[in-house]
Amino acid sequence: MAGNWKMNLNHLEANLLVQKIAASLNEQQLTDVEVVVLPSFTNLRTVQTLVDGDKLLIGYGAQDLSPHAKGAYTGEISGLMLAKLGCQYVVVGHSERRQYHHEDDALVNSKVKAALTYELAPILCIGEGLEVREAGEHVPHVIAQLDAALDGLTAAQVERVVVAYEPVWAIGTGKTATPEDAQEVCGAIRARLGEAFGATTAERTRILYGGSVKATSVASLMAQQDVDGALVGGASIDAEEWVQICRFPDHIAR
Ligand SMILES: O=C(CO)COP(=O)(O)O
Repeated sequence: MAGNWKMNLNHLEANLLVQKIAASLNEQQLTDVEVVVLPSFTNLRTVQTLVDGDKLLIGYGAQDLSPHAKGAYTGEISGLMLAKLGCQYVVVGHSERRQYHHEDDALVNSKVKAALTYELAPILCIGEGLEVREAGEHVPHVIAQLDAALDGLTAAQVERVVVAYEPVWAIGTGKTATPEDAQEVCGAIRARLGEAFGATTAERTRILYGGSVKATSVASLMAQQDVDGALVGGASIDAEEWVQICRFPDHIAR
């Protein structure tokens, strides 16, 4: 379960949220489900200090990185810097970056490679907009994004990538894809990984669904064969809601 905080929370609020999450989830729950938070850059040091200091079983990462290692790139943050802060993950190719910062498939591919260079697991976001969905072109659209983002990678590298299917029309809109919609595309992603990199790699690569995931919808999404986890935006900065989402196995058990 990965919580993308987006551009929310200052470092004091981040501190409080992580403490609330840690206090509400016991060791067993944090062992059964991998819980990761993805704060803004300015909160990473705070989260690192908490996680290290209290030996919390919570992972963390960033929401973007530069394709470059260092140099004259004002305003950019490199994978090297993120790795030094103990990040395990970094979001790459989020639709908000594709839309507002005009990131194209080639840049996303170079960011995936930069992340892997510094031992960060890229959370690669792909997904179609409403027009593509209404035209019935969502599967080929998403597969083309996947192919472009993974171009030039070995099977071993692909296994470290986490693929997140996030239909743009479901992000922040309250419109969750149905579990069947999510499965259709996540299944197609796994099939494509199998064709391109072999069955073992397809099996080992984690595929998440993202888009208006809430405590009430997470269990039915997680019940789908090819949905291995969720990438959650809005609901991940609400401590109670997020804790309920991370406790999804309890909902299933009930
Ligand atoms: O973009 C998302 C996660 O990366 C999803 O955001 P919401 O959960 O707010 O729809």
